[in-house]
Amino acid sequence: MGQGTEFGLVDLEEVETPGDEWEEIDVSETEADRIARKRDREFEQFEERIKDADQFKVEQSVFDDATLAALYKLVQDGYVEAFGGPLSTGKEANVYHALGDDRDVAVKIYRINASNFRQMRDYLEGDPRFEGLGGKKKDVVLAWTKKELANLERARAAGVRVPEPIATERNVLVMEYIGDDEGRAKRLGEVHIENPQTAYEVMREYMRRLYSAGIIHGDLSEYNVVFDEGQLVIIDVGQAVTVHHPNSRTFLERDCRNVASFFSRQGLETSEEELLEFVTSPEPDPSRD
Ligand SMILES: Nc1ncnc2c1ncn2[C@@H]1O[C@H](COP(=O)(O)OP(=O)(O)OP(=O)(O)O)[C@@H](O)[C@H]1O
Repeated sequence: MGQGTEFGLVDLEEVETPGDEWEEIDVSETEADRIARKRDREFEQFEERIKDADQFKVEQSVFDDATLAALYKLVQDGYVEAFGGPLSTGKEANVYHALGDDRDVAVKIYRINASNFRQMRDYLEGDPRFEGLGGKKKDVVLAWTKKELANLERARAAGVRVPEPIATERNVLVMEYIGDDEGRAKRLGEVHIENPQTAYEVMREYMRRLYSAGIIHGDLSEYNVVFDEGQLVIIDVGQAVTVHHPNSRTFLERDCRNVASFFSRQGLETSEEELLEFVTSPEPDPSRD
């Protein structure tokens, strides 16, 4: 378990135990009423504990009642057992370290009131998985959360190392925690790379696999790639678009520009054009010689 953040501040098991006061419930209530009241009461206790917990005070606005209900559901379903501290507080989401069923997890909570939801809406355009999505803020953010899970699944199926997606509930995504006892894994831009040539080759192969699987990251740079046990892991695939997106080519070119520029600064001879050529050329078929 990571020691960078502490667990146990919100001991979620405690909220599940109804107190003696449950005996006092009006006997004229039906069993269904009684169960519903018990559930409401447990949820209220959960809400109070979450609101009081230090690690959630950083950004109260994330936790509207519906978000708390989503967190509660994830707890009830066994995906989260205890929350640790924030790993990141960003523009559109906060990411928390948490304890899952049998391992550490990262819990990404998107803001329903994301200030850039129009931009989010634009990124969903042309995506056949989200056809017919209206312009309502809430619907856009919920679709976005599902999109991140779907993109993680697709990337994994294509052989790209990304955090394993575990569950989504409304605007909350639970995924594999990438890090160790020292804390979250370091970004590419935060470490000294011993062998930039190998890192570049892995990176461009990941980009080609994503492209072959019909997705383009759209925000790829040294900030969204981390090092975990000697492996590169691509994160933040929420904004990744399918090749059907009207601006997919522009996004791909920008990704190639960012990645090529980073590795050029590491001393490699590469360029946006060369990387683009590699990423968009089909993988050689090993069965054909
Ligand atoms: N699965 C994970 N395991 C460990 N840390 C993670 C994980 N996902 C995200 N993080 C941490 O949280 C940070 C923000 O995550 P991410 O980029 O997905 O969110 P974001 O809100 O889009 O961020 P930004 O606004 O900075 O782009 C990452 O840079 C990383 O440090």
